[in-house]
Amino acid sequence: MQALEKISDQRLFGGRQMRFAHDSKVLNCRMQFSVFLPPQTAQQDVPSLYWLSGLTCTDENFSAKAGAQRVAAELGIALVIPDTSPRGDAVPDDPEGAYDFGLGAGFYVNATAAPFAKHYQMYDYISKELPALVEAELPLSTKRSISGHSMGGHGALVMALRESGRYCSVSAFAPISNPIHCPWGRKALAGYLGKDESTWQAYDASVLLAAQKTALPILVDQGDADQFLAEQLKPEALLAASTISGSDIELRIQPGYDHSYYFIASFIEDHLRFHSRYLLPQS
Ligand SMILES: N[C@@H](CCC(=O)N[C@@H](CSC=O)C(=O)NCC(=O)O)C(=O)O
Repeated sequence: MQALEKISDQRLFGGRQMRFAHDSKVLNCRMQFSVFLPPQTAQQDVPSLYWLSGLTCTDENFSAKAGAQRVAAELGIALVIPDTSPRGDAVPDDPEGAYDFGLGAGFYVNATAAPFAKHYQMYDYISKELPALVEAELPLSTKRSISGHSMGGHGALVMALRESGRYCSVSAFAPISNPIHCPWGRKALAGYLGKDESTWQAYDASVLLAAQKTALPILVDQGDADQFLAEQLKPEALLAASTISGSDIELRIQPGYDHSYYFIASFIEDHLRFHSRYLLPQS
């Protein structure tokens, strides 16, 4: 059996919007993901931007709603868009079927607590297994950057801060910036990692950024009309962490924008051009 089963392949801005299924060894289940290949892949391998989506999403929310492909095609950057959790009938979900834990809410951690540890290894899936797979099977170079929204912004920041040298740059839209101190984060970290809160810190971008001075280029956009801003997102913690470690971070507060994909669509071009400065040779 081939490593990648192609589910769909459609022409878009001279490139190809594709969807694949594959067996994940890390997650112990079959997974789907989307990729946009820009037209430049007809001539050469191109760098990738990984996009991590938020709660309740699959790989299809970003593909359909963010409008990222036109600029990705112009710049020659592939978009790699994974799902947000392991999937399938054998994968345990939130006991009450809540939207903020379990299926669609993997939080990009490696779970250690039963019954989640067998499947919920999203950190290793996104940072290791998926890149190895797509770089072997598709015309992608090993240059990568990473971005995401909300739960996915948290995942992108944590992976880029922990995996030194793996990503050229990181950006986020309305990230869950300090999950050890917000309801979404505390529920997820307790469920996936257990009650010992010392183990949660490795998945908190503000804790990680306060503890290390980084030269990683970091861009964060946050709408000031976001309904989750004060209770769940806490960008001020990320800013304070950058001051503590002396790291540079660009945090832009966007007046009037909420938490939706309309916000993402409004600024995704800025993020793609930001990442292009680190992914592509500059003339
Ligand atoms: N249903 C929930 C909120 C769900 C939600 O807003 N999900 C966001 C991400 S939130 C953080 O990770 C999202 O991207 N949704 C998909 C979309 O296409 O908009 C509630 O009612 O509060």
